[in-house]
Amino acid sequence: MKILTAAQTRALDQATIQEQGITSAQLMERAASAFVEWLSHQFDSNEAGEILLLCGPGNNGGDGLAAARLLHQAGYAVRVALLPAEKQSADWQHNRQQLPAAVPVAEMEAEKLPEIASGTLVVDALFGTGLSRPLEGLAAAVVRHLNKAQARVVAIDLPSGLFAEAPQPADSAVVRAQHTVSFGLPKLAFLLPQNADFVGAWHVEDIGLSKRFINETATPWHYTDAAAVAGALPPRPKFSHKGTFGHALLLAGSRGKMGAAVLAAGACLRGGVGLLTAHVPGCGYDIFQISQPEAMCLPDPQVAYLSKLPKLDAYQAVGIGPGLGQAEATYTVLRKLLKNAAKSTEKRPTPLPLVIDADALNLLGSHRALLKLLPENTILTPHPKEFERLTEPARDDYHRLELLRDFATAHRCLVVLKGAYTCLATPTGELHFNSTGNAGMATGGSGDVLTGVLLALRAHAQLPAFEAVRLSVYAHGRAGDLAAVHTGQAGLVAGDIVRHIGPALAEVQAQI
Ligand SMILES: NC(=O)C1=CN([C@@H]2O[C@H](COP(=O)(O)OP(=O)(O)OC[C@H]3O[C@@H](n4cnc5c(N)ncnc54)[C@H](OP(=O)(O)O)[C@@H]3O)[C@@H](O)[C@H]2O)[C@H](O)CC1
Ligand SMILES: [K+]
Repeated sequence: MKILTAAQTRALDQATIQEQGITSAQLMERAASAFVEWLSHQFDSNEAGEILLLCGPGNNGGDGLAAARLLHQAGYAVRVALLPAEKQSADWQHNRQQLPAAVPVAEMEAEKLPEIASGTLVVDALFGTGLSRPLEGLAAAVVRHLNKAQARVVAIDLPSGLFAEAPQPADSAVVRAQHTVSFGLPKLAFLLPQNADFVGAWHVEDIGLSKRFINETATPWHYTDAAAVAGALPPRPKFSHKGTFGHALLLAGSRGKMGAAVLAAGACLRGGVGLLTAHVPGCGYDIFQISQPEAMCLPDPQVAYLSKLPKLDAYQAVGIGPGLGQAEATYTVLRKLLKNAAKSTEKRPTPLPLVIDADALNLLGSHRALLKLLPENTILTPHPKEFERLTEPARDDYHRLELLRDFATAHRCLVVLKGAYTCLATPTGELHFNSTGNAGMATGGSGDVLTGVLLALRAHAQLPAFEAVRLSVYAHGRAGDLAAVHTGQAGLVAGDIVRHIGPALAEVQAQI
């Protein structure tokens, strides 16, 4: 699913109006009906009580006025508070005229802000995508007044005061909504942690916007939903054998951190790899062999950490990092791996696919000269702190996305920035936000599991790099969601994610 800017969204509205031969008031009616449908599913008229709709002067306010009429007609008690302005949009005026006289309407003033008793259901229809500057004066006072009340707040399209795709100055007034109900496509602002307290839970309602326009409009931002990965995993041919799905090599573990190697290996096996060999420090040999009997194991001559790079000829992908530690000898292993993976051979004309995680990322961060050795299409999986060590501290979440995009294009690699909406940056500068996963996955070992899935799908001969990474991230989150059904979020551990990778991949397997 694409994510568009506010300006593109306005153009999308116009394209829809022209293509479908409807008026802008009819499109507004669709938006208001979709909103009212969502609201009435959520709250019946008893639960809702008297609903207060705060309406601004533009089309967001117009949506609010239309919603007030539809809610009144559906038997809800409503009252409307209008934000005074010099001019109102044409569709606002149309919906103001359509509002039944039985609906109480008041104009807000600085000294006469609407009373909002604790628990009141408030619809925020002050500003949406037309916000052109931070709120101040009366508008800011209304928002602060609302945020102080113990109200239940549902925002139409965007919480008022929030820009759709840019940061607002610190301390500016922004509505804190429990729910945001938007139309057609999600907005970039919904996906960033710094906006979580404003946006609340967000929902996107279909209002029949022009598919042609969406298809033809270029954007760097994408949202990976179920439709984006449906059928992405090729079916396993009947006459396949273990060689068909690749042989992966995992370099992982150090004394006290063998669990990370075991988890990554388990995830790689559950991710459908044909064969897996793990290279582990001497102290981890028994641990690994006993915990992962399906994998092969090469012990390093060093007891506590990795010091040697095995020959790479037999492998279709290599993962390095989980539980690795940062010993000097291990840094040498990483440098050698980057150099050898980049070399083309007769059997392998393109670089050997690599997945770099955890301490291997920290080694890259502390030896940045290694970055120029990264083979094309290498996958890096930092969390925000690890990413900062590779680049610089970000001013805010929007700046972090810029740094992410710049890093992926400069180094021609795929960077998976882990978080609630894990963001995959591609060498061409696209950003793909993942839709699956839950807060239960914020637990030790989750990242090691992701590395294992990535390794399996990168070793898969039929999956190009981008598809393999997008699918891995989606399936990892989905496995976490399936696991949480049984464990709850608090009870979820990384091993539960491993056990649900198979069912998650089965969901996205192509049917023939
Ligand atoms: N497809 C859809 O998504 C649909 C969306 N709809 C709704 O329309 C709004 C966007 O409507 P628009 O009229 O473009 O914009 P707003 O309602 O957000 O606000 C514009 C007016 O607000 C003034 N403004 C802007 N910033 C401020 C500010 N900081 N303080 C005070 N006033 C402000 C602006 O004035 P200007 O001076 O900037 O010109 C306008 O008067 C979208 O969000 C949806 O809710 C449609 O219903 C159709 C489908
Ligand atoms: K709003």
